Amino acid sequence: MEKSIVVKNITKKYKLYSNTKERILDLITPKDYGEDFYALTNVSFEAEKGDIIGFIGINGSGKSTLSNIIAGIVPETSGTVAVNGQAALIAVSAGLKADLSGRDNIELKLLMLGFNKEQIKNLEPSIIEFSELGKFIDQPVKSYSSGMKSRLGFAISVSVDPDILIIDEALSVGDKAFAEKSLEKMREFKQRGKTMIFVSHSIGQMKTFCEKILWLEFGKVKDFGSVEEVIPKYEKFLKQYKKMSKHEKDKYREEAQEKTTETL
Ligand SMILES: Nc1ncnc2c1ncn2[C@@H]1O[C@H](COP(=O)(O)OP(=O)(O)OP(=O)(O)O)[C@@H](O)[C@H]1O
Repeated sequence: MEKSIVVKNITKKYKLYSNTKERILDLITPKDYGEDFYALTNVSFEAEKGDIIGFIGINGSGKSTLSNIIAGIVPETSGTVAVNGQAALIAVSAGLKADLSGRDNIELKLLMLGFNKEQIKNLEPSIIEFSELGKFIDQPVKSYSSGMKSRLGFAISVSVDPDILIIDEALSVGDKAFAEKSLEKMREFKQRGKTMIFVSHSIGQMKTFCEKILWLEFGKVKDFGSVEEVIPKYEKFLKQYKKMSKHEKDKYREEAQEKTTETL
């Protein structure tokens, strides 16, 4: 089987500063300021061409960070990511310029991807039609609702026909009809053997759409396997987690983070 994504020991460290002064001092002086925060620790997984993988995990577990790293939008701190082909990320407002109109955003994105003027002219009407933005297409993106931004992002990304499609929560905003239309498009991609990564809090969508699941917890891989194998374990965990008090949840997180620090 041909590999399409190989993620090896990815770690993403963010610096958390308590104020702007600390941030500036960290930049301009040799001394270390701020607190290290690991959004991802030693994450590894592989996707075969044509795999449809769902990323699951409670809030803040690192799903978006990993999606952004695979899409080449955010750099990893250490580790390696090999992507076979062109990856496109669809997330609410991902890569959209707020001051530009929807139409200018389409043109800019396509230009950046190497399309020529003629190709852009041919693609533009179908993107606008898919986005259902109507006359809003000439309004600045900053005036769009999150659903509208998501529709525009989705319409652009699917029309450029990427090899790897990463959809981060983009279907959870906006209306049901558009989500259904988008799922239809994704089914078409699935039939054409494209690799897809799907980030969603909807277990129902995961079950109907994905084949494999990567379960992240506080930046680490908790499990990776088939939907049938991983989803029941996650559902069981969620049931217990939801019953925890705030104090218990904080303790659970702290213990997990302590373990992470020990492994670094
Ligand atoms: N630019 C940043 N600077 C500092 N911390 C960050 C940054 N981006 C993300 N984080 C932190 O990294 C952790 C992982 O965030 P991420 O958005 O990847 O999680 P997620 O699983 O997608 O969460 P959600 O389900 O809430 O969307 C979070 O604790 C978040 O606060």
